[in-house]
Amino acid sequence: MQTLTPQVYWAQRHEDIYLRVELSDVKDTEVTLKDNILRFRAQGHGAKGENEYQFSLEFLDLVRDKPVCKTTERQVNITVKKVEPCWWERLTKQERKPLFLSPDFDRWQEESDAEMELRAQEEKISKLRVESRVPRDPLRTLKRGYLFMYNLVQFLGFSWIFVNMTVRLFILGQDSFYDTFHTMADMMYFCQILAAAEIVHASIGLVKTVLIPTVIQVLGRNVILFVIFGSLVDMQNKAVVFFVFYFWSAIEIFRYPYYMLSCIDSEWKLLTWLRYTIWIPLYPLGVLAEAMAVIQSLPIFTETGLYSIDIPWPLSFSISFSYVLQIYLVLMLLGLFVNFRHLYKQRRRRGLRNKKKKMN
Ligand SMILES: CCCCCCCCCCCCC[C@@H](O)CC(=O)SCCNC(=O)CCNC(=O)[C@H](O)C(C)(C)COP(=O)(O)OP(=O)(O)OC[C@H]1O[C@@H](n2cnc3c(N)ncnc32)[C@H](O)[C@@H]1OP(=O)(O)O
Repeated sequence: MQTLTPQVYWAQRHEDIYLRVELSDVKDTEVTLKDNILRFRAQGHGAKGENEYQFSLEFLDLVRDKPVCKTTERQVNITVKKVEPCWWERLTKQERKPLFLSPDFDRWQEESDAEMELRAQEEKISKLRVESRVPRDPLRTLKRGYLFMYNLVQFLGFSWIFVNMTVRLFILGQDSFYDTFHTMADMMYFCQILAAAEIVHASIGLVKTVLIPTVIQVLGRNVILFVIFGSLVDMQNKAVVFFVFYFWSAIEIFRYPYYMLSCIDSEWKLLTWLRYTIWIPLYPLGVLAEAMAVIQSLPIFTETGLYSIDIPWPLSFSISFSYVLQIYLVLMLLGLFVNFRHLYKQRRRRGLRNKKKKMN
């Protein structure tokens, strides 16, 4: 029987090295770590069939002498602790990567990703420490109960809108676009008026959120709902209402249940991912639909003179509200930028950054 080298995959964190030896049905495993050199020998089934396989690796930096070795039917996993928690630029002392060694993409992380994970863990630990030291807010249960109910009501409201619009779309097709306002406006008024409470929540510190993005979100939507759709009957039967309402409700049916779970210290990973991912297409689409609504309303405001501003004598002229709305269109772009950045940061805070796979 010849002695061969198995395929070995590796990945690292700041404190550990993970090695995965691609051998199945392993017997007589011997793993030793001495003078910073790991030696592996085992009988098993690898790329060249049933054989004895072995390899050795001299690590780039100091590691602890006691590797943890776990054998499964399909592979051998070895975890080695680094002496100094830091990021290594490569695994081995020799600069040339041994041929049998490859990155383990199932566990692979770039340094910045690992740092983020580490920071999230540290944040969690320090939060737990602070929570155990700081006396509990006596109103905590009441506040959480209120927030839970608030989120539940919003969730039910937006779900009603979303489900109704979807069912109507399937039954009536494009015809459902044109009476969206008449069928959904009451519920949308209710949800959006109630959403003003989110500005209050942010201002009094009831939720850990930043005030500006919340104000932009709530006021931005209410301008569209009340000023553009609510006060212009001619806008109410336009297809654009469908798209605005659909994009708004599509995000909220994930956002509010996410908040509900956070009120009871619970998390559902898929829901967290949806809450912090689905805005990426929905936000620009929502703003685009809102901008279309504003643009379509411009000639109506010019024609009707509604909300036009009269400048008194001696100037004696009036400014059409459509000019104000043109400035508002620019503000919308700014608002989009501010909120997009904010949501991107929130997404990163939860470790949901897109992972780039890069070879070492
Ligand atoms: C006339 C003046 C006009 C001025 C405005 C002019 C500009 C107009 C610009 C218009 C742009 C708006 C366009 C928009 O309307 C279009 C759309 O909505 S399209 C559909 C897609 N939309 C979205 O995806 C946005 C959805 N909205 C949001 O995400 C939020 O409203 C936002 C404020 C943008 C961000 O939320 P937040 O800062 O709160 O972030 P988090 O969700 O991560 O929450 C932070 C922590 O707070 C806890 N939290 C927050 N709210 C609650 C709650 N209700 N109950 C319980 N807990 C809550 C949350 O759990 C987080 O805590 P932790 O970090 O511990 O998890």
